Amino acid sequence: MVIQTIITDDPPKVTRKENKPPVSQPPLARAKTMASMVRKNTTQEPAVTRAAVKRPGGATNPIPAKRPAIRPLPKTGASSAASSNSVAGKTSKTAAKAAPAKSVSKWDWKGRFELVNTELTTLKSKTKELTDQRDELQGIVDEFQEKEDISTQKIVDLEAANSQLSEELTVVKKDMKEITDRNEQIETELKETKESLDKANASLKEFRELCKKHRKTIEENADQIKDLETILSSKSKTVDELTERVKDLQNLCHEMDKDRRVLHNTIQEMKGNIRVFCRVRPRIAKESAKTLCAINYIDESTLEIGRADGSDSLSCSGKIRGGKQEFSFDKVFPPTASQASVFEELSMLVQSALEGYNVCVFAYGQTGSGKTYTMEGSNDRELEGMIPRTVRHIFDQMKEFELLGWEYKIEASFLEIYNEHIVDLLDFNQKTHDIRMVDSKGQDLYVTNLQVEEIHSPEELHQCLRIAQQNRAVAATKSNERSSRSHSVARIRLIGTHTEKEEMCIGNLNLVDLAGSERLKGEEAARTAETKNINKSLANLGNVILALLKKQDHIPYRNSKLTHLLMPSLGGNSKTLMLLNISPLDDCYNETLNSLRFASNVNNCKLGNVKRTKTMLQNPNSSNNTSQV
Ligand SMILES: Nc1ncnc2c1ncn2[C@@H]1O[C@H](COP(=O)(O)OP(=O)(O)OP(=O)(O)O)[C@@H](O)[C@H]1O
Repeated sequence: MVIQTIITDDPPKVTRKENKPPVSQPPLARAKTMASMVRKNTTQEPAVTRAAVKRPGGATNPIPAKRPAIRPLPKTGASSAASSNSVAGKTSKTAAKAAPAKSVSKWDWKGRFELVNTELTTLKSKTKELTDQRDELQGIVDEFQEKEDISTQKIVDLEAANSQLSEELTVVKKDMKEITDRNEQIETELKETKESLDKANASLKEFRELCKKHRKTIEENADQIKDLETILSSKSKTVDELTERVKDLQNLCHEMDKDRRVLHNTIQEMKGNIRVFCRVRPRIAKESAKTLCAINYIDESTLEIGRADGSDSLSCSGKIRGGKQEFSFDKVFPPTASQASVFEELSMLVQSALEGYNVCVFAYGQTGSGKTYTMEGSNDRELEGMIPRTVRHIFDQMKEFELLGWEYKIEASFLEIYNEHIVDLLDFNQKTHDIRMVDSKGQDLYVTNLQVEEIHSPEELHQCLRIAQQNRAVAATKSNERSSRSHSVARIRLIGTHTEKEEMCIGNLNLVDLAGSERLKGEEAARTAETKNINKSLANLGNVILALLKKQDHIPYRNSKLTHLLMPSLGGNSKTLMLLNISPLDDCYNETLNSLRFASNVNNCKLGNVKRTKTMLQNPNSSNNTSQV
């Protein structure tokens, strides 16, 4: 503690005393001065040490002004304390020694020497004492220095730690911010969730109420169901009874349908298996200037015809009545007759085809007499010809037959016989076509390479008809007037199946628009193979019909392509309708008369009973199943 006081107390005084000359001072004063010198030495060294403490890295840390230069000395050990005490003790001894010094006279050199010597001894011991003290202090200073170094290192470490902690703090702050943000977000979500939950709870409440209501309704319905089940069981009993009854009625219907077919056929047979209708076309606009024949329509089936001027009175087979010839047919249609009225008569035969009979309808007559008009007509629904009406009728009838358990498949093909060659009107790729028998036993025939279309609607068949008409028109441009020089045949095959009764009926319907029947004159006729073929085929058609009429053993079907092709539809298992078309023009009178005579002959041909094809349903494609009934 004494040392500290020495060092820190008033150092500037010590400095001032140093500057004064020591000689003039009294001994006491000098002793004081020596003490001050000791203090000076003691204070100077630490002052330098403390002035600046070099930090590691060269930085100088100034010591704060308020901080004491040297802190109170820790009592490091007994030695240092002892030494301190000893310094203090010695100092006080020296002072004690100095106090009893006697004043020496100037002349007492010995006394003065002793005195100086004593002072010197004292000073020496004091110097030694101070040196020891300095060494001690140096040790303390070194110790402090070491401690300061350690502290400095600690400060550096702490600063590094501080910097690291600052960084960590930044990270922590960042994390904290994120957490805060997330927390806010979660809080928002939580709020939303709470709202949703509230809504859900409200909905749940409503739903529960609804459930309650529904449960009540279900209970009510369950009661109703029970009642209904009771009713149902009684009704199902009734249904079973009715089903049985329906079955019986269906059987009855089937039997009645059979009877009806037989009766229908009987009526057709009574009307004649070969029938001839005569249709007189009206004078068309471009013929307005031309003279008409004199035609009287006696009744529904008889007409008489003569030249306009009454000059012709010859008769071949018809009766002569005032210069006119009379012809009778199954039906005569005057120029005013509509397409519908003609079809009304024809529809009976279409019905027969649906019931499994073969039917053949010929439109016969000279060129321009109205054959194509009758068979095809025009696009106007009112003016539709026999072919489109037949198709419509078939589809109408099919629906009724379906009620009786019949299902129908319809196949159609369109061909033309020109110059004794068959041309496919649905496929104009100039393939060769032959007529072949389906098998060696039956009479059924087919044409090779002929395109056969399955028809599912009237529209599909109309489409086929349009294609056939177009192809015929293309051929007509290649060969002048070809349409009137070829036979056009529309073939419709109707395949009916009754699955339950295992029955099948197949009917073929041939609708033929024949080539013009007019006879070409002289050399022209002899020259062209075309004319020869037409004449041949038409004549052969007449021969076949006559042979049938006379019930000849041999019927010359194969003498022409037309009769060969129509063989199954001419004769035993068929119904034939000859639709004679005549022109009302006086210019055409001779040809009209020829046609009337030809048709009149056909009308007289009575075929034997027609037999229907009825098949047991084993294999629809095999004709071996066919039996005559
Ligand atoms: N019943 C009728 N009512 C109105 N016009 C008719 C009737 N019959 C025929 N015609 C008209 O007479 C003309 C000749 O008829 P269509 O072409 O049918 O004769 P076609 O005998 O078929 O002749 P082609 O042998 O040359 O084919 C046509 O313009 C047709 O419209």
